[in-house]
Amino acid sequence: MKRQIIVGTRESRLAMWQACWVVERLTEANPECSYRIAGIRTQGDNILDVALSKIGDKGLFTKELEYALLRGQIDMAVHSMKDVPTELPEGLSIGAICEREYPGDVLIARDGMKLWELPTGAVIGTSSLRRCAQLLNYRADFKMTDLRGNVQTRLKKLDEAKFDATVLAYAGIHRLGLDDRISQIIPFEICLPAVGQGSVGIEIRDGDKDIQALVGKIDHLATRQAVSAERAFLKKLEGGCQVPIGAHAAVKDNCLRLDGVVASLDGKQLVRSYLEGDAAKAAEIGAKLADRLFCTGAGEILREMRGE
Ligand SMILES: NCc1[nH]cc(CCC(=O)O)c1CC(=O)O
Repeated sequence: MKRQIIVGTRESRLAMWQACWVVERLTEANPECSYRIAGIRTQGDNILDVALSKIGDKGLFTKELEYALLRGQIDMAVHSMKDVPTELPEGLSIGAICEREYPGDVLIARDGMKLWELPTGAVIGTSSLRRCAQLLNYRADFKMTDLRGNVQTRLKKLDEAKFDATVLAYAGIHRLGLDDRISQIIPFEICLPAVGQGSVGIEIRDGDKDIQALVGKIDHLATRQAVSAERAFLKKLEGGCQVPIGAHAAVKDNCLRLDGVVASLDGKQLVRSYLEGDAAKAAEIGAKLADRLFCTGAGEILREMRGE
């Protein structure tokens, strides 16, 4: 009898796609086991009417999966790394990060318009503070409006002409086979992605050697280094408040380049820089870039947001 491994995930179509994708890779790498996907509803899936940024709770999309993992109901949890808080609960860790999809954001606009073609005062639907701030920095005339729900819901609202455009992660659109909806790949110069965007991680119980061995085989070093730099950057900057922060790291020939941004909500203040270094020191590069931004204006933005 093959050992059956239970893989936990959220129930959204995108989460299910990602879990199936992980199971395909696990099956190829470890054919001696069989795998079953268990869908678990998370708090974040139930809250559809309030902007997530207003709730401000971390781990909305991960907590229920983590409880199931700690109780032994599942053997691993598959997450979009961008939904995983920088601090994990005691007893859990990220066992593997799979090779990343293109991490950037895309514009989905009516009539296929590009950012520069959108009319003055165009209404953009997004609930992401990060997208909001960077787009307003690019075009102060944009009117930003809240838009929540899974990818399909957001596209439906765009089709109902509730606004002119929305911004989503390329990875999610691509995985759901919706590439034909993309109006423009938004350049990193205009909008840096969320930390971890486009990458899928597998959370496991600390010290679970069997499961660590299984998932270790589908880990992707360059992606893990890039995401580790981005997460170290975020961890150093966040002080328990919701701030527009973006980051993107890429590794080439063991050299890592990390770009990071911190902005005010209205996009009027925006501090951005980058650092390069040895990919083996990913976390150090992340913390160092955070320090640099902090000293060159991000500190003020953060203090203002905390109302100090
Ligand atoms: N916050 C929801 C979420 N979490 C992960 C993705 C996309 C997939 C990914 O980044 O890996 C999305 C949707 C979006 O922001 O467009």
